[in-house]
Amino acid sequence: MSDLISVTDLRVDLGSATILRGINLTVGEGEVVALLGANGSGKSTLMRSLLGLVPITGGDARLFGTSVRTQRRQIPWPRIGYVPQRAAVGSGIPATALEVVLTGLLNDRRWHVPRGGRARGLAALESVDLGDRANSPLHQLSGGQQQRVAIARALVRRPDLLLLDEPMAGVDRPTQQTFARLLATLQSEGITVGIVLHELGPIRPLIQRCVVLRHGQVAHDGGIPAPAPGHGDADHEHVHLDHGHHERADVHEAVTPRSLP
Ligand SMILES: Nc1ncnc2c1ncn2[C@@H]1O[C@H](COP(=O)(O)OP(=O)(O)OP(=O)(O)O)[C@@H](O)[C@H]1O
Repeated sequence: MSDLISVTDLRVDLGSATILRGINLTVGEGEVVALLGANGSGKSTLMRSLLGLVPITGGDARLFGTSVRTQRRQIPWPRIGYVPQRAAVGSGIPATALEVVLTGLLNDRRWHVPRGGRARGLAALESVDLGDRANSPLHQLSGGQQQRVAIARALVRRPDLLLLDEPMAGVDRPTQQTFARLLATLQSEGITVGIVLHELGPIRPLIQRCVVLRHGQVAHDGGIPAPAPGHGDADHEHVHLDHGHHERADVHEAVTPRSLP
């Protein structure tokens, strides 16, 4: 199994703040990895640095064996699908769901949808249960539906590596179930997936590996971390001050649903 992602002593500074430091991580072909951690722990920044969207200050990240830092133009971007955090989807776009999906087939060298692209776009929308909304203007879709359009836009590339930043944030349980079925399909097809999450929810059975960030560093890399004893109590106060239990607290925050159904 070759490494599709390889991160070595990664450091990212934004403004005067060090956001990530000492990150070492490899993700092999076909792995599905959940990236968890408290708000502000650096999950999105890590994903964005892998994609060259925020500058790397120290160390390196390699995608498909190619350095994001020094060989950015050589990275096979068409093999990578990315779904940004929901806020970045943009509901003001004057385009239909299908048109938005088809932009996933364009890049700085290809400005036209390739032959067969439309069928691929429709298939991608079908895979997120939105085949019947292909011609709907994006702004007429709900937030959760727009999120699925963003996923279809990444899938239309038929990526080998799919990076998703909180794809289940703010979506209802049926939509989460749709996403879980999709993830199971991608997993069976051997696609490598990195997924930022706050809660595992219905995809829990599909996840074998979790990476938990805490204050910009890897606090855990392994199986699903167990919640700390007592954390399931209804009256438990989910605020943890600096009393030596940071790691467990953050791990708990990462894996426990904020609102149970
Ligand atoms: N462009 C920026 N300039 C300065 N600081 C930034 C910038 N982007 C993010 N940060 C800071 O980096 C830290 C990590 O942010 P990031 O969005 O990566 O966290 P996260 O773990 O994804 O959080 P959340 O779960 O809330 O999405 C935060 O303290 C944030 O304020």
